[in-house]
Amino acid sequence: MEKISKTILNQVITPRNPESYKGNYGKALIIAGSTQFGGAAILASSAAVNSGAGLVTIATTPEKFSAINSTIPEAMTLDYHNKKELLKAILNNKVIAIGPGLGTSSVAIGLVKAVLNNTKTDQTVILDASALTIIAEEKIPLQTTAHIIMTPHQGEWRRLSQLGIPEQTEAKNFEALHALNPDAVLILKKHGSEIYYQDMSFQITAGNAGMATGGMGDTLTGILTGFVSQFGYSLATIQAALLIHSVIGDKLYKKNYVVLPSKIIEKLPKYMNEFSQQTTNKN
Ligand SMILES: NC(=O)C1=CN([C@@H]2O[C@H](COP(=O)(O)OP(=O)(O)OC[C@H]3O[C@@H](n4cnc5c(N)ncnc54)[C@H](O)[C@@H]3O)[C@@H](O)[C@H]2O)[C@@H](O)CC1
Ligand SMILES: Nc1ncnc2c1ncn2[C@@H]1O[C@H](COP(=O)(O)OP(=O)(O)O)[C@@H](O)[C@H]1O
Ligand SMILES: [Mg+2]
Repeated sequence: MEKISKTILNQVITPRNPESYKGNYGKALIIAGSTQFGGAAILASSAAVNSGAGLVTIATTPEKFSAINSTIPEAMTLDYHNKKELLKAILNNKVIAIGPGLGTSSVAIGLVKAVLNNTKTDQTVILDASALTIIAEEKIPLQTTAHIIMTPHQGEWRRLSQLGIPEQTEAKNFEALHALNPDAVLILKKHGSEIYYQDMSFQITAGNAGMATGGMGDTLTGILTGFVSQFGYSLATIQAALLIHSVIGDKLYKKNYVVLPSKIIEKLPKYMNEFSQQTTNKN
């Protein structure tokens, strides 16, 4: 398994074209949140906004609109119970992330099916948290032709792969991933998170126990959304998104016993600027 080098950050995060506008940085739809889990939707969408997605729409339950609008005024809101509007948004966004705080209600199951049934080749679907639990429990096939990125923690991967945590070896993870969808990317979240794609596997050597805080994975989903929206779907983009989350986490951990997801989100623009400048200096 190859270790992901920090140089990937300088390669992926490049200075912005002065003549660009929000349309150049991708439209993203995040389907997240429920009565019980509003915070997950807020963290995922503010991570997407702060990591540079051009335009972010958050589809959630209307009772969370005012909290979302007051915390992340940059994001637009959509009621995910409105099937017609939701379908329009699924068709019109380049990146669709689904799952953080969604819960496993019948509405949530319908949302996961709507995404998998209506996305196409030029789109990316990021499946996290409750979306993965639903896919495992309802045995929903990953049939979309869109790029798929799954981000389970070891417990979610156990549900999806039927592999107990001690059985989650490199060889068995490949086998289980290919049985689910041979072209999907798996990000297996743990201490030293791993990426599996086709016959390749990678690991980050960043991240710390201060990051063991609720909402940390929801934040990673938002960063992946922001990165794929603006830098495009590629293995390098995915590696950079996974790495920057933990690299910022490590910088904060030097002076903080606990690393809050919202603090990582706050630092994204500053560190992305630093990594983009390092590219300029090298050239
Ligand atoms: N502020 C919020 O609104 C939050 C909402 N959340 C949402 O809560 C819902 C349930 O997600 P959870 O992940 O809490 O619960 P899950 O039930 O999906 O997963 C937890 C289970 O996985 C096991 N597990 C094994 N290895 C693990 C690992 N490395 N990391 C985490 N768990 C591991 C645990 O022991 C436990 O049995 C999701 O929709 C999630 O997005 C969480 O993200 C926490 C924050
Ligand atoms: N001890 C640890 N070392 C490194 N990274 C960790 C550690 N604990 C948690 N993380 C990271 O925090 C994130 C937790 O994701 P997840 O369990 O989905 O959180 P949540 O669902 O609460 O948002 C993952 O990216 C994981 O790698
Ligand atoms: Mg999670």
